[in-house]
Amino acid sequence: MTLIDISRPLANGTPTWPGDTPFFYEVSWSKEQSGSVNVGKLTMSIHTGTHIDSPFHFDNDGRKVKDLDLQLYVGPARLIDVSGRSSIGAEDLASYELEGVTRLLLRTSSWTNPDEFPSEITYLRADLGPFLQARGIRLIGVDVPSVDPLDSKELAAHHGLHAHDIHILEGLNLDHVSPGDYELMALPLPLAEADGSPVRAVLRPFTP
Ligand SMILES: Nc1ccccc1C(=O)C[C@H](N)C(=O)O
Ligand SMILES: [Zn+2]
Ligand SMILES: [Zn+2]
Repeated sequence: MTLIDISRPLANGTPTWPGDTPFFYEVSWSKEQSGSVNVGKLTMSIHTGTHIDSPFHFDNDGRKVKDLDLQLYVGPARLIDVSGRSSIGAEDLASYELEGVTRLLLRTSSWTNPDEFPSEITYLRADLGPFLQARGIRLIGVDVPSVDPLDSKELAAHHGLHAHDIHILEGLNLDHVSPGDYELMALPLPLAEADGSPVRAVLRPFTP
């Protein structure tokens, strides 16, 4: 069945965190130079585009990518629309049916111009950690660069989610996807010591 790409493109000029390493790709060794092949080289911040955070990103003693449970990044996921709010907490999700959901994707539609890094986004409140854990949710995905406000230093949502064993997927593009049930695939690269990883995130319409 057809895959729906929910990743943001990575190209020179892709917006990234102010002051962070921009995405840059070049052919560093051309076919003419090597005599056989074009060889590319890239530099980027891990938190550019669609990516997962590992706990080491915000906790020096936290798990790195090599320690993550891959199972969480593949499997049934529910996409819900929570747009039009400045932040999302437990009370905003109370009316949604989340029974049996392990992976929850939130469409906030608050990153309005994909060609620029946003100045304000819908962020998550820390009370989502216990709320989501109580419902059995293990992974949360958002369509913005962070689950916290962009200028946050405490990162209450990152810590609150992590404390309740909820994994974080950020920078999705959900504009073209309808709310509903899907199979999610968003595997991190085997970047052993890293604080996160870019992912190619796709959805497949879910047939139980
Ligand atoms: N790359 C950065 C540079 C500076 C300040 C924050 C970030 C972040 O990545 C924070 C965000 N919580 C993130 O996980 O994407
Ligand atoms: Zn991140
Ligand atoms: Zn993050």
